[in-house]
This record gives sequence, C-alpha cells and structure tokens, in this order.
Amino acid sequence: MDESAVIRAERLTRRYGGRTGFDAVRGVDLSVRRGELFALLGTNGAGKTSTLEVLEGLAAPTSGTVRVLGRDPFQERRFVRSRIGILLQDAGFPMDLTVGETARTWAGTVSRPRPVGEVLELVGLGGRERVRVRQLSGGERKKLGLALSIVGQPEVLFLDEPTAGLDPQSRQHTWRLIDHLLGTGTTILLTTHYLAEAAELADRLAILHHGRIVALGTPTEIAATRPARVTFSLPADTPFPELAGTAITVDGSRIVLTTEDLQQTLESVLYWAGNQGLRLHDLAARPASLEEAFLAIAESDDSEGVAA
Ligand SMILES: Nc1ncnc2c1ncn2[C@@H]1O[C@H](COP(=O)(O)OP(=O)(O)OP(=O)(O)O)[C@@H](O)[C@H]1O
Repeated sequence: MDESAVIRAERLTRRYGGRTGFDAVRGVDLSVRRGELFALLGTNGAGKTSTLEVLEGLAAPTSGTVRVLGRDPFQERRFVRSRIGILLQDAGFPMDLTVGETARTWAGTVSRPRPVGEVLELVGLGGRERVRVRQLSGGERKKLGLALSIVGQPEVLFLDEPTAGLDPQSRQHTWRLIDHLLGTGTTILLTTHYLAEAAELADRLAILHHGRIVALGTPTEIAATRPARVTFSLPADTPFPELAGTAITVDGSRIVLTTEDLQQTLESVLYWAGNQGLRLHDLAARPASLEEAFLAIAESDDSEGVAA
C-alpha cells in the first residue's frame, strides 16, 4: 500500500445482502496521491458508487482496508468528514428551501466555510440564490450539490458523476471549476460515464468491471492497450501489400490498418506509397482512444486482473 497516498483501498470488498448476498466490489486496490485527480470508470452496476461510499465513510467495507488522509473513514468519521467534500449521485435536498438557504444551512455545519455567494458563483448558480430547490432543473440541482461539496474547502473531494445531466456549456464550466480546485491542491476522486471527461481531467484512472479493477493507469497508458490505426484511400484496383505486425481491413477503396506500432506502420505505408508514386487520400494515423479501450473491456465479460 502506498503510504503517502491521500486515499487508499486495499483488497476492498463490499457485499450486499449478508453471507449469501451479492459481491458488488471484489478486491479493489487503489491509491490516490495528493493533488491528483483520479477517475473511476465502469459500466452501469460495475461497483463505482459502492466503492465510493466506502471511501467516503458512508458504509463499512465487508473486508479489506480503506484509509483517507491516513484514517479509517468509517471508524474515524469525525476526523475524516470535516476534511472531505462529497457530491452524491442523488443529493435529496429539502424542496422548500431556497438555493441560498440550502447553501447557508450547509455552510453552518462546516468549520471553515467559503462565502456562500462565492461558492454559488463558482458552480454557475450566481443569481439563483432566491430560487426554491423545487424550481431548479436537474442540472441546477447537480450544481447545488457541487456547491455544498466544496463549501467547506475540503482537502479531498469525492464527486459521483459531477457532470451527469449537464448541458455542454455547464459541463465545461464544471471542468474549469475542477481545474481551479486542483490548482489549489484539492485531491479529487470522481466517477463519470463521459470518457472524454476522464481523458481530459484525470491524471490516472481505473476501470471497474464486475466489481474488479481491470485497467489502471494514465488515460494515455490505458488507451495504448488497444491497437492504433492508420487509414487511407487508394485508387481502385491498387493492391496493397501485407505488412508485418499489421492487420488490414479493406472496404472498397478504403484501407484500415490496425497496429501495435503506429510509427513503424506509418513509415512502411509512406515508404510503399513513395515507391509506387501514389498519393494517399484521407490519410490519418491515430492511437486508440480511451473510449475504444473502455468498450473492449466492457464487451469482454471475463476480464480480470490489472491491465496497466
Ligand atoms: N443497496 C443495494 N442492495 C443490493 N444490491 C445493490 C445495492 N446497491 C447497489 N447494488 C448492486 O451492486 C452493484 C454495483 O452497484 P453500483 O451502484 O456500485 O454501480 P455503479 O458502477 O455505480 O453503477 P452506475 O454507473 O449505474 O451508477 C449493482 O449490481 C447494483 O445492483
């Protein structure tokens, strides 16, 4: 276990329904370093929220060890809760309070609150202070949840799907806020279904599948577990040679090469085209995306172990 990590889980399991119940989390090891943004990805039901709730101290692990800021978040809840912020998937606010009243009530429970007006401005709810919670849209309630999670200036922030249901502009706004929080030294663990979000924000990420971590690393490392592609079009009836270490798919005039060594394959293609005096149309070369890596994992039902 990485002793310097701010969030640590070792062989964490969580079972619902007692001895003969369902294992939602099956031996998760992870560590999040100070100031890092770590993303937890996975298909629906993979165990992200179940893991997060244990790390947040909202539930006890069935077995395994969890530490947040060096303490057990369930047993030493008082110490940990005053230093962390939590955005739940379903916050469940009192509907009759206004946005301002809700935020002020929450600010009254933390030891070093930020000014409420500043927090509402930060999350994009400036000017909505007098609106009742029941009148807020789903996206605005999400922003209110985010406001409450940061009002206490937490050292560690847990965000369960912080941008779910937000329009593209609000999502960008939340990304900038997250960036700002990272800039002030906050450690963030978030879950998301938006792979572009994870690729953009995460220093490192883990992909959960059926309660196990099946990939762990930087977004680039995880994407690199899938082959890269070189694509181009050839004039009709131009034969293309086989290249070592490269799989080829021909769709009319379109050639798709998949390869573990993008540079080598691209060099070979360009060398061949140069010798043939050919111009390759729509030539593109790109590494695999995080989305491709994720889909490959989601589609394999028996993935086990850590891939990176
Ligand atoms: N209270 C509960 N009792 C029994 N089973 C539960 C309970 N809560 C969750 N589960 C089950 O545990 C598994 C993991 O659920 P969890 O909510 O952790 O997944 P998730 O990765 O967060 O999914 P999503 O992306 O859909 O939010 C699911 O199969 C779910 O049905």
